[in-house]
Amino acid sequence: MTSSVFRIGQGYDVHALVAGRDLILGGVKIPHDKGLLGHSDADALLHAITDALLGAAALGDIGRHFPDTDDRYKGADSRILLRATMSLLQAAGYSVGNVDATIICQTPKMAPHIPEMVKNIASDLGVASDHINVKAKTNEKLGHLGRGEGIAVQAIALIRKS
Ligand SMILES: Nc1ccn([C@@H]2O[C@H](COP(=O)(O)O)[C@@H](O)[C@H]2O)c(=O)n1
Ligand SMILES: C[C@@]1(CO)OP(=O)(O)OP(=O)(O)OC[C@H]1O
Repeated sequence: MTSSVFRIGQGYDVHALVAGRDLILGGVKIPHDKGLLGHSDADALLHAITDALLGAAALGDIGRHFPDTDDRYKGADSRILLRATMSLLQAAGYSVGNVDATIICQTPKMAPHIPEMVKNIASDLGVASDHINVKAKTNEKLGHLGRGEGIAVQAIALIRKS
């Protein structure tokens, strides 16, 4: 009988909300008067998940693999970075068990967009949609997130090596 090794990782990201940028989370363009500021497309959800996966595999963090000083990642689609991360995990012998994430966002409402985010993430990680969960919370109008100055994401990922 072979046994599996399970490992867990967590990730966090926050980006400022500013005028003149698209709001992209989980690879979904969400209609809003502001978007997230960053070197890439600033998809905080995919960045937090990327860091959770890299953390679980003890492979460092997103900035180590995709530095924000590298012009190749200027305006980058974070789904490409997530897929590249998945390739790193696969090369190390890992597959994804499940991912859970919480978007902390005062406005706009995320709920209508979550099914498409889940579909994108599942596709990029090569798992069925029921292995991925995305949730959203306001910050009850408290602090910088509550004032709508930015959006933060927390994520956790379980990976396994058979
Ligand atoms: N940006 C958001 C924030 C929240 N939701 C949904 O609303 C529910 C209640 O949020 P509270 O912060 O008031 O607890 C939450 O469970 C989400 O379903 C959302 O869609 N988008
Ligand atoms: C994705 C990268 C690289 O373009 O840039 P940003 O979009 O600024 O995102 P962040 O989460 O601050 O850091 C990770 C960077 O490596």
